[in-house]
Amino acid sequence: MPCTPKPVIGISCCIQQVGPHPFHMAGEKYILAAQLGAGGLPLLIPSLGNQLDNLALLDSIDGLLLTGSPSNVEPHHYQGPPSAEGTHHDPARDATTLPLIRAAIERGIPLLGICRGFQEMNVALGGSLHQRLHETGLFQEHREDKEQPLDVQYGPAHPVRLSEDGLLASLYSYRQPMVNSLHTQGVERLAPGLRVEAQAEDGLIEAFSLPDAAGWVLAVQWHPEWKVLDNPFYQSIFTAFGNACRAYHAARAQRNP
Ligand SMILES: N[C@@H](CCC(=O)NCCCC(=O)O)C(=O)O
Repeated sequence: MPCTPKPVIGISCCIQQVGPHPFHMAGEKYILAAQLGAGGLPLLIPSLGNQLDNLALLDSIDGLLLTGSPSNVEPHHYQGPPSAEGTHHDPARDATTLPLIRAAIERGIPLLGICRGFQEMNVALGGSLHQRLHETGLFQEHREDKEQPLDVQYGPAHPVRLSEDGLLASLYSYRQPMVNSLHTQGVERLAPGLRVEAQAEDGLIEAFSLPDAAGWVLAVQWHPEWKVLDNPFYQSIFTAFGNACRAYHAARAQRNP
């Protein structure tokens, strides 16, 4: 029986210091979700900034998964005020993902952004971020309680309302699914061309798509990678992403037999 070729899913990495050495890392939950939830072949993308050959990389992948991270996008990328002292940044990741997002969209490569990945997609396309949602007085608490066990931190935190006739609504029949919530930052100004796909009860944008893109594009503020196989809503997102990656892979194979 011929085996079905798996689409290659590029996964963004963060730089983290382990002892004296910088390591390029992606959380296992993202790697497993790309493999098991989307049915792809995970490929970690190092955060090499302009030293990364974007063209060669994009020739080799069928989808791009932008991971969450404790670090924040540096505010100069969206003309925001300087971050509070002690804010964790990852300039090498910014220098890698921001151009990669624009280039992947231009090529029609399927894109799924999660949490930091959602935020960096908005910034890459010209939007801006609230740096500390809890200090705006506009929103409910969106941060996790770090004292709790992981299953509680990643457990259902609040509902989101899916936009009528949107991409997310086409994937899942229930209009107000519960999601987890583990973030301090959030969308302030939505980038031009992005369509709101879901909002929290306080009005915060929780998901967006890019309807005029050549490829499948979706980003979510929550973490659908968490125990993806156990949650039908989260699984529906990774199934749709995987299907888009498979379709891109088939078209790429036809172009370069
Ligand atoms: N730093 C941003 C984004 C939050 C985020 O992506 N958290 C995930 C951390 C764990 C992981 O790597 O999955 C913010 O706080 O808004």
